[in-house]
Amino acid sequence: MQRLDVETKSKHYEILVDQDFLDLVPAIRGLDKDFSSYHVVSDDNVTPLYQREILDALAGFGKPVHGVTFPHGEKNKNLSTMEAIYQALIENGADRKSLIVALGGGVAGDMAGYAAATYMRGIAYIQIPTTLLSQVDSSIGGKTGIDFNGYKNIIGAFHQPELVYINTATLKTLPRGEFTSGMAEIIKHAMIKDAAYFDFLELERERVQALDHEVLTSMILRSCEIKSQVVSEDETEKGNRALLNFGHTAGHAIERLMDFRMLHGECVSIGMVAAARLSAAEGGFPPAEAERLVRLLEAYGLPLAVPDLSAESVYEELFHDKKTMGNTLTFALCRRIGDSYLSKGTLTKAQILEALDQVMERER
Ligand SMILES: O=C(O)C(=O)C[C@@H](O)[C@H](O)[C@H](O)COP(=O)(O)O
Repeated sequence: MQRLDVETKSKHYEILVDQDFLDLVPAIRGLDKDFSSYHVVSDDNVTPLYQREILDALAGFGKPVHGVTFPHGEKNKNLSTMEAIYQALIENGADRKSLIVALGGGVAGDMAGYAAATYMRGIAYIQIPTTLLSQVDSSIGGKTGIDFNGYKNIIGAFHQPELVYINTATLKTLPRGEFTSGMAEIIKHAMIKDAAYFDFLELERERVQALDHEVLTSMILRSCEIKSQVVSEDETEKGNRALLNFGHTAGHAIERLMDFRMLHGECVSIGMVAAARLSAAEGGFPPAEAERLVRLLEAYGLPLAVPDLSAESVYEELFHDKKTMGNTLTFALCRRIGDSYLSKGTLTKAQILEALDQVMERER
C-alpha cells in the first residue's frame, strides 16, 4: 500500500492506494473515532459491484451499517437525489457521530460529500473512489456539491474527507469510456504542473491503456500528489487552486450545453484544446506544445471538438463559471507544458470566440 498526505488548513488526512479493500477497516480504525453507524452511498452501477463487500467489511465494527443507492449519472447530481439521500440518512438513524462512505465516481463523491457537509451541520465522511477520474481528482480536496438548474456544481461546500481509500482493482470493472474520461484530468495535471509527467504519459500510453499495474499505480500516485499539493496550498480556491480548472471553464460550459450527454472528461478535453489556443493567443504558449497536447488527447481517445454547438453559445455560458467575478472571465492557462497561470480579464471577446471556434466540430 502507498500513502500520501493531504495537509489543508481545516484537516490533515491520508490518501491510501491499494490493490484491494483489505486494509479499509484498519485504516478507518486508525482514524481513532468511535463512529456510531456507517452509511455507504453509491449509485445503481456501483452498488451491485462493491456496496455489499464494503458493508460486510464495516459490519466488523459491530455498529449499524446501511447502504444508500441513487440513480447514476451527472443528470442525477441534483436536489431531488440529495433529498432522497437525506431521507435515507434520517430513516436509518444517522447521527452526528455517523460516518458517510462515498463509494463510486465523482457524482457519488460530490453528493455523499455534500450530504456529509450539511447533514446535522456537518458529519464525517470518507471517499472510496472507484473511477479513474475520482481516484486522481474529485475525491481529493473536499469540493462537494450538486448541479442546480443545469449549472455545474453551483451549490456546494468545502468539506474534507477523513480518508481517501483507492483500490486500483476497481478500474478493471470500469467502462472504457469512463477510463478515458479520467485520463483528461490526468493530462490536465501534467499540463498545469509537471512537464516530465507529460513525457511519461506520452511514453507509457500503451501500458496505461493496457491497465499495466505498475504504470497505472505510478500514474495515479503522481496525479494524487499534484492534486494534494495544490489543494494543501489553497484549500478554498482563493488563488492557485483554480489552476486545477485548466480546461474546465469551456469544459463546464460545454457539459451544460450538451445537457450532460458527454462525460465530464470529454468536455474537459475539448476545454483544454480551447485553453491551449487561448494560452497561445495571450501568453505565447508555443504552437508545438499545443500540438503535443492535441496529439496526446487524441492518442488517449479523447475528443478535440464538440458537435452541434456554436462558439457564441459557449461564450455566453462562460459567464456562469464560478471563477467569473462580475463580468471578468478567469482562465487557467499555460506558458509551457507544466507551467500554468491564471489569466484574469485580459483576453478579448474576439480572442475567446476565435479559440472556441476552433473546437466547434463544424469548423474542422
Ligand atoms: O478540485 C478542484 O479544485 C478542481 O477544480 C478539480 C476539477 O477537476 C473538478 O472537476 C472540480 O469539481 C471542478 O470544480 P468547480 O469548482 O469548477 O466546480
